[in-house]
Amino acid sequence: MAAADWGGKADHLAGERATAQFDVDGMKVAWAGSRHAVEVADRMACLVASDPVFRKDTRTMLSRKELFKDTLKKAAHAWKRTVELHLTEEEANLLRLYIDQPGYVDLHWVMFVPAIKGQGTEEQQKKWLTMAYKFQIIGTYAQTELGHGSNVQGLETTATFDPSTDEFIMHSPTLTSSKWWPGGLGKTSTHAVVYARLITEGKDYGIHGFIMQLRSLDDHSPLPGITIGDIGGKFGSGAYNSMDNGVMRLDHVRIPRDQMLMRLAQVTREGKYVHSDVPKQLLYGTMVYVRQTIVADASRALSRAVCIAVRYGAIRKQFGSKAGGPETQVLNYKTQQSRLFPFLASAYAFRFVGQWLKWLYTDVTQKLESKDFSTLPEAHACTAGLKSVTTSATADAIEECQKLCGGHGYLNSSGLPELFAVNLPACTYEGDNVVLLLQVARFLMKTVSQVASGKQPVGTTAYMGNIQHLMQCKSVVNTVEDWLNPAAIKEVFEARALRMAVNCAQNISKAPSQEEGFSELSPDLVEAAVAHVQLIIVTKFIEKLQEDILGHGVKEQLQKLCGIYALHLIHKHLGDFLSTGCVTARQGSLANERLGKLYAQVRPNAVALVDAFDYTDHYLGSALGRYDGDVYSALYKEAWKDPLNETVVPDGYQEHLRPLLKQQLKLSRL
Ligand SMILES: CCCCCCCCCC/C=C\CCCCCCC/C=C/C(=O)SCCNC(=O)CCNC(=O)[C@H](O)C(C)(C)COP(=O)(O)OP(=O)(O)OC[C@H]1O[C@@H](n2cnc3c(N)ncnc32)[C@H](O)[C@@H]1OP(=O)(O)O
Ligand SMILES: Cc1cc2nc3c(=O)[nH]c(=O)nc-3n(C[C@H](O)[C@H](O)[C@H](O)COP(=O)(O)OP(=O)(O)OC[C@H]3O[C@@H](n4cnc5c(N)ncnc54)[C@H](O)[C@@H]3O)c2cc1C
Repeated sequence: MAAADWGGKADHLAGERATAQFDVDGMKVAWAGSRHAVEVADRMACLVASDPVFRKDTRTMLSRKELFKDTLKKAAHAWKRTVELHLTEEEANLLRLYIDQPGYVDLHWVMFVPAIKGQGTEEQQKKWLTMAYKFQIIGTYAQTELGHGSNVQGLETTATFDPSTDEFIMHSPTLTSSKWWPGGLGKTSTHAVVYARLITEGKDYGIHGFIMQLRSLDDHSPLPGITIGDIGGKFGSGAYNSMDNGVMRLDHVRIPRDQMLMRLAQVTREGKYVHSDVPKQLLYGTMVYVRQTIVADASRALSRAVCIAVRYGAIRKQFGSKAGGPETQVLNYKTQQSRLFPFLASAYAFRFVGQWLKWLYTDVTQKLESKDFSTLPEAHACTAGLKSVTTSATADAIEECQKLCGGHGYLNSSGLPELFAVNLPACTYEGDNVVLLLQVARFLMKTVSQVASGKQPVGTTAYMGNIQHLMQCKSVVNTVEDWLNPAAIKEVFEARALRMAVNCAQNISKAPSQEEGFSELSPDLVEAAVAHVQLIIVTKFIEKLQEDILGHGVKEQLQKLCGIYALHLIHKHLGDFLSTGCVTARQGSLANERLGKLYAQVRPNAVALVDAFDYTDHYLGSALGRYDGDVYSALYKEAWKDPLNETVVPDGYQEHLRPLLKQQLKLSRL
């Protein structure tokens, strides 16, 4: 794919590609999940790259208004192409992804539609989804308020049932109850699922979802009683500013009773509140769904940054050998490798754990349909934990990739500033990462106490059942090679995670109350949660390697990457491993030695390993990450597109620069 995109020009990276020791096509399949997935992704990426409407090379130079209009244009064109080409849901999602411009359509498809699917009755789904699927209405997910985001139970918007008219009265009683942040709300959405406190017969039943029409379908003006607008510019140029995150206040707006999403609970014609026999946590189901998709987004964003930094690192040269030989590719510096290759390994690790999480989510959804709610807590903990760990690591890594590319990485034309700015908020939206890790910790503390009372844990906490062994085992690693053994790696990760969780549980039990203990220990709990989540990622990578993986050398490369992922974590969190007694200082340094050898083995494959992500130059959007490696011509060309270069003498010269220079000149002659 990328080769076609490159169009036969000189390949400055050909030498790098020639050193690869594996079949890149085979790796593309392992990355994408199947041959079919590679093929569909290629087709959709090409469709986007070849369509001038989807150009994005001057996006960071547009004003907010221009950018927003450009987003509307792209979204409408994408829909037109979807209909004309009869794209399947899979194809349409990929089309949206490769357009690569956050916009109202994300909220419509990723949150509004799933919220109605998950929380609406069959009748409600039939009515609203029929319109949503045809884009006759545009929806958003209006949960967060000016005063509360993390604490969903603290939301203030009210939905008071009026039995005299069979309606709910939707109201924002305070400034802090203004809806604040929903994407697409500001200027685009015609409808929203609005979360509000349900009040009936004088009693507050807490947060529930309601479908509200916000704007006229004739002229797009807000309906009576609704004040609505955009919340203002956000971090970075271009980036998330294409999205109209909005503010909304409601002044006693009436909606029919049947617009309350009634799958989980109902209000009868008389105003009686009736709860279904499903757990009330299903109200949070849309967030579980989206958190799962965000893990896949994180691996994609990270792999884009790594692709840029690896290709550029192979082109960029600084300093020669002392003997006056050729200059060194910066990718050959060991420091560059030790900073960059863990990100390369993490991109693959997050990709595979994301594929597993998608499976887990599908499995849980099927169980929920047959009223088996037993796996819901684990699904919540896994999605919350993996969303946190992968998005935090990705944001940090993109920032580091900018530094790995030196000065040129700081230019918009490197693609990295926008990539960072678009992915940074993933650490906050769909749940602040620390708040979510505390949810994981809560789940772990429950599991530890269940284990103590003899219950056998299952799923991702099954390892905790092996408590006798894991609390006292010592790693058997004795040589550098021993760190190649997946069982040895898994054991130390399990022991570290369990010991950190048990330490927390023991310390909490010494506190005056469970709540006080949890609060006091929260920094440690967050670390215990991270250890558990990292264990999941390492385990799923190891399990991936047990599958049939086709293609010459593909499995061998993945084994190396898996080793790098696990060992760099041991190196980075050595304090945890030492303090819990899972490894000795000597074993820690053997792990580091092994890591250095793995970096050297990956080096000749690095460019091919990022080629396997199969990104077009259009999607990558980077002068530094071009497939052909023609970096300097691209940087040079991009510079001239800047509006400042539209004139040789800049605007403002006559008013500000000329008088200054003239005056200084006159003074110097005095
Ligand atoms: C123009 C062209 C366009 C092209 C575009 C291309 C773009 C590129 C492609 C991009 C692709 C995709 C884009 C993705 C789009 C993403 C957009 C994101 C937009 C953002 C949206 C949002 O942010 S929506 C708002 C999200 N808000 C939150 O997440 C709030 C976080 N807070 C909470 O979840 C809860 O309040 C919290 C869990 C923290 C606490 O809740 P509370 O009720 O107080 O609960 P507790 O008392 O702690 O717990 C009670 C029990 O409930 C359990 N529990 C909690 N949550 C859940 C859950 N979700 N599921 C199941 N169970 C849950 C908890 O564990 C407790 O259980 P226990 O047994 O009692 O212990
Ligand atoms: C780009 C973007 C898009 C968004 N899109 C939407 C959308 O479409 N719809 C929607 O409804 N919302 C949306 N949001 C809102 C988002 O979901 C919230 O911002 C998010 O849930 C975090 O909540 P908060 O802003 O209230 O953070 P706060 O909870 O105020 O966090 C502030 C700080 O307090 C800490 N903190 C909070 N609680 C605790 C605790 N219990 N223990 C320890 N530390 C704590 C956090 O770690 C953080 O450091 C969006 C946000 C962004 C940035």
